[in-house]
Amino acid sequence: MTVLVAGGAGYIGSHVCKMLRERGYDVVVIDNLSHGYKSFTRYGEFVLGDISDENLLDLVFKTYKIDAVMHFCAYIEVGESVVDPNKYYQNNVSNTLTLLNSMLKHDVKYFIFSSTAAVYGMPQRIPIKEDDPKMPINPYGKSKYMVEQILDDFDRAYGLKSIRFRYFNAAGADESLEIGEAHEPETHLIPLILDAALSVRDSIKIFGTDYETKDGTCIRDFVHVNDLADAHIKGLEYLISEKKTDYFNLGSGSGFSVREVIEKVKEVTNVDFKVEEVDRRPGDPAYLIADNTKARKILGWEPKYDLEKIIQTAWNWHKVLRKK
Ligand SMILES: NC(=O)c1ccc[n+]([C@@H]2O[C@H](COP(=O)([O-])OP(=O)(O)OC[C@H]3O[C@@H](n4cnc5c(N)ncnc54)[C@H](O)[C@@H]3O)[C@@H](O)[C@H]2O)c1
Ligand SMILES: O=c1ccn([C@@H]2O[C@H](COP(=O)(O)OP(=O)(O)O[C@H]3O[C@H](CO)[C@H](O)[C@H](O)[C@H]3O)[C@@H](O)[C@H]2O)c(=O)[nH]1
Repeated sequence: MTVLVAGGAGYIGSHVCKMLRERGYDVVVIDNLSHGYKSFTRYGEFVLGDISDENLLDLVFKTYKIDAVMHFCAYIEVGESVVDPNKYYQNNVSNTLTLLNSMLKHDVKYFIFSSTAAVYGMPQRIPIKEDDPKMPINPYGKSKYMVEQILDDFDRAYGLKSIRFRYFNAAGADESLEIGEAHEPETHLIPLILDAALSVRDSIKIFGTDYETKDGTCIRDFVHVNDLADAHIKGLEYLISEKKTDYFNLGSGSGFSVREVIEKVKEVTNVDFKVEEVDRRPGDPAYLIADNTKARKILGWEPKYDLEKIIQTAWNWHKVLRKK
């Protein structure tokens, strides 16, 4: 079975490619390397190019016998999406449509989509269940929810079967140290704390200490990237056996405050560093915690990494990354 991984040179996509190979799937990656790395594409065939390029997609679907597509391509910075929404709707929605159309043209009917907890916006209850209201509050989250809705229509009209996974806070790295989180620019909490531990940054700034949470800082649900990868393979098996469109939260089900994460990094790395308290970042919900019962029950998914292991694997990788 051959899987086309769009965006497979990026953080999450590369971990999925590695696990697909380990479990016996053939992998073809398409990535324009706008935010990915050639060195992350070692787990299959690599096609350099953009998913907006219909001719290239035609060639890929003709050259390789693709059975399913996993789609990780997107712009992912919430703040930038507010300033330049066109960039986000173009890449995350319009280019996704081009990819979906190419699939239909070549009769490929299984699709796995990277969605996000950002589709829920400011959640009304915690933990968040899949059927809770979807009210994204920025163009990034809206672009992902638009694709989710398109996928329902494409199932009804064309029989395209899809799974959308709503990731909570992806973190950690593969233990091989071949791949890991290397966003440029980096906006995510754990790699930024690790930069402070390595003195790449002077400090870590806590965005807001006056939330209605136990220590005043935001609570997030961190999920290891290899647990996400495992869910993708379970999702693919489910799509093929059940032929059913569905959607799942992917989070650990546990929440940790920003302060707790900083303390855990200090403990794991055995390094002390400066912590600054600054104003809230606009648009951050106080709590984001997944109810992951559905993925556990239906897919038999069982996240294996706790926060300490997530930070340990991220730290091992981050030391390699910053030495380069
Ligand atoms: N990182 C997270 O915490 C997180 C959380 C929720 C959802 N997601 C979603 O997961 C997916 C992967 O995220 P990531 O952190 O691995 O991001 P990433 O930027 O590391 O990976 C995205 C990859 O897609 C490629 N790409 C982007 N647009 C492309 C295009 N038009 N044509 C070809 N290649 C293109 C980039 O070069 C990059 O390699 C994204 O869709 C993101 O929205 C990520
Ligand atoms: O330097 C920093 C960076 C972050 N934070 C805080 O740490 C928490 C986590 O922030 P991240 O930017 O790491 O992650 P988010 O929860 O904002 O968002 C991430 O997860 C979401 C889903 O939960 C979306 O998918 C989004 O794309 C992805 O960036 C937030 O409370 C944020 O305010 C800080 O205090 N200091």
